[in-house]
Amino acid sequence: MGIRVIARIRPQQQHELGKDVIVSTASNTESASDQPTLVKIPNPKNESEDFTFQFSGVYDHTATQQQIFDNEVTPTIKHLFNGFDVTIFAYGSTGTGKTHTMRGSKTLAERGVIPRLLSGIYRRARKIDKDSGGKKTVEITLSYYEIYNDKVYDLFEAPEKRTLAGLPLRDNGSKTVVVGLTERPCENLKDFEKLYDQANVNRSTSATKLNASSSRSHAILGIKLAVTTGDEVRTSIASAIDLAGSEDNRRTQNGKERMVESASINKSLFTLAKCVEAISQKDARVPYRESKMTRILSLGQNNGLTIMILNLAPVRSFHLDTLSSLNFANRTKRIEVREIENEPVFKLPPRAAVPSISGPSIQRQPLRPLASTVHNASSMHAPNNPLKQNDKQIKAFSVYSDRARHPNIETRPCQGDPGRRSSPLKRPAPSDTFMTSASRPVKRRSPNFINSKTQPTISKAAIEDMIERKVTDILAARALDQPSVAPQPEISDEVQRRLDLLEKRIDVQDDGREQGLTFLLMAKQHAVRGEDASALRMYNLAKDFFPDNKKLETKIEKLREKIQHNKEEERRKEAATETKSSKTLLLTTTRKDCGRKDDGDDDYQDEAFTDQHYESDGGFHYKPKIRNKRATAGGISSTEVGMGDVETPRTRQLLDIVNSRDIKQIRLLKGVGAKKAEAIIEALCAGEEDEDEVRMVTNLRELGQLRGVGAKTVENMRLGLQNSMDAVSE
Ligand SMILES: Nc1ncnc2c1ncn2[C@@H]1O[C@H](COP(=O)(O)OP(=O)(O)OP(=O)(O)O)[C@@H](O)[C@H]1O
Repeated sequence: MGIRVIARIRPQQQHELGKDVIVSTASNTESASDQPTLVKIPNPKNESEDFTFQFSGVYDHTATQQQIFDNEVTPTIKHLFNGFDVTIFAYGSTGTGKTHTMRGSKTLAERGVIPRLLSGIYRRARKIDKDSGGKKTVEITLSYYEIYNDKVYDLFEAPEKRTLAGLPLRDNGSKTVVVGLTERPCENLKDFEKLYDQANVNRSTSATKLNASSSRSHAILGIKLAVTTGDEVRTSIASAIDLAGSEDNRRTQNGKERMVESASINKSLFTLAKCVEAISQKDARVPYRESKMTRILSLGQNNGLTIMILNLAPVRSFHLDTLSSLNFANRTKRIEVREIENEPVFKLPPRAAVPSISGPSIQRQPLRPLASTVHNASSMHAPNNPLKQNDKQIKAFSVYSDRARHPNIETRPCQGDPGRRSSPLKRPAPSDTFMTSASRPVKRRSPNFINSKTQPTISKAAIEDMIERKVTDILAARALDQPSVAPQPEISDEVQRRLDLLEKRIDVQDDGREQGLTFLLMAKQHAVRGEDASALRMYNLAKDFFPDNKKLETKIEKLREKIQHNKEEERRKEAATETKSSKTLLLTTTRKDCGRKDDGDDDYQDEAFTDQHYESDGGFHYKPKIRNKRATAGGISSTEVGMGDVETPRTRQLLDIVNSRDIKQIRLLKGVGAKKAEAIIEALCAGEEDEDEVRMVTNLRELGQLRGVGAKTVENMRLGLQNSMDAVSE
């Protein structure tokens, strides 16, 4: 079954009243229902024609929160109770109503999908309990986290408890889990509202020019249901996701911090678009792992039901954003999702070997290293190893208990259960919901072979093993924000030294490199715009993450010199202005008498001032120098692209679009289709890994030299840009 995509067009906001509404809904004339399923929007390049997109449901500005919920979400609740996972996510550019749809506001009528979903779940749980006379019970637990600047933070924890690196992700079967995430049992709607409101205070939001309360993060609420009937426990998860909105930074006028956030938001949404594109092209490689959001969302990999709510703004100022969101949604609806319910698990009689776990329904456990070493694990992964074929895939950690773990609970798959619904697309269900006691790793006893006497004879492999385990334990403890749990054996200086090195490497990989690259990207963006001081600040921030990068140091040094030089020029200009002003004053009094011309004034022969002119009104105006050098490198001459190194507003706009790497915008350039847009982005990204820097195109020649572009395309892009921008500007 495909992802169910519905579109919701929000009403005009106060400041948009009287503006041009360009998005409309329509019913499909071939359908029996008169419920709208079509969205219409003019072609920005030719306003006389409309683009039409069809979705499973379409709602205009009159749609209420209740309608959206009743029509789209209510039907999923029964599936949830039958063991299917449900994912609902809101997608759209900033300010289009995602948070309004998902969270809504506090009044009953304006409550969004999330509180209504919880309300529906509790109502059904109570009914089940009542109808079964208490024989069937439902336990609900919640987790709530945000992905901010590609780091995962627990929203049930106070912000001051956050670590720089955020919470790590681990693959667990076919799912991605967040290690160390708090799970809160929640018995009723009132408790939920309290928890949810508190957690939302922790969410990263800020005022931007485009939205007074803009979400700066992707927020994921996990609602876990455990339905117990006798000794059978059926578990399912509803994930309600409020994605951050893509932003066009030429419109946001974001400051430094907002720009960093924005770059991270745009990057993750771009990765999401790449994943959707790869899935629809049936590519072997889908780049889920390029961002945490796509890893967690795992579109097309997650089983169960998925609903995407596409939020749209109706007015012209969102034209290009709306169009690219519609294109994205159009591709998303074709993604097939396996409709498989989760395996039920069974309680078995107590077993002496299983450690007793007490406490409430959710019991987090410290991470436990596996008995097998990673070295062994890798050999077990070999698909053609006949001896190991039946072994389970070895995981580095037993992550955490994700539900009530009663001492006498043992799980086993429900083989041959006639009651189990299955899908023709069914594949072996993941074993990630409950770990069977057989597969649950036994707590490893600390090796005692390392002591001062035996130390000199430790083999290299044993050292590797120890380091691996020590790192594992440290990471586990760090993830849970508590001291290392297993007693550590004494370790030699050599082991400690290598351990420190490894930890350092992990730290840099975990939170350094990506953060550093973001700063580099920001620096480049500022530099291209000529905002040298901001660029320098960003380069300096990046330096902390790439301390030994000579290229970066040189760049910083050059930029510093340039800024210094500019400052001096500025001072000289100011001084010259003052002199000139006094001279002008003098001249105006004498001009009548001598008919003097300014040209002959020696003070203005200095090169620095050749571009300063008196305007006709007598005011002082500085015009930056324009270089007229002809560009011929790479076979592209200035005449071929219509201009040389001259940076007109149109050129700058074109370069900004390309450098934004926003596939939605690049695709809309004249003569650029999806493939070419991707090729451009790929060409920009090529080689960045090695150079620790983000490549930016700084002029048309460079753009023409990108693989697959060429002079003609550049010319087309430029010409088309002017027309389409004119068409959408208000
Ligand atoms: N259906 C609607 N009815 C009334 N007001 C709406 C509706 N949708 C959105 N709004 C209003 O529009 C504004 C922007 O909405 P919202 O904050 O939900 O956007 P968003 O897509 O979540 O933005 P961001 O990505 O920046 O977080 C808010 O003031 C919200 O109340």
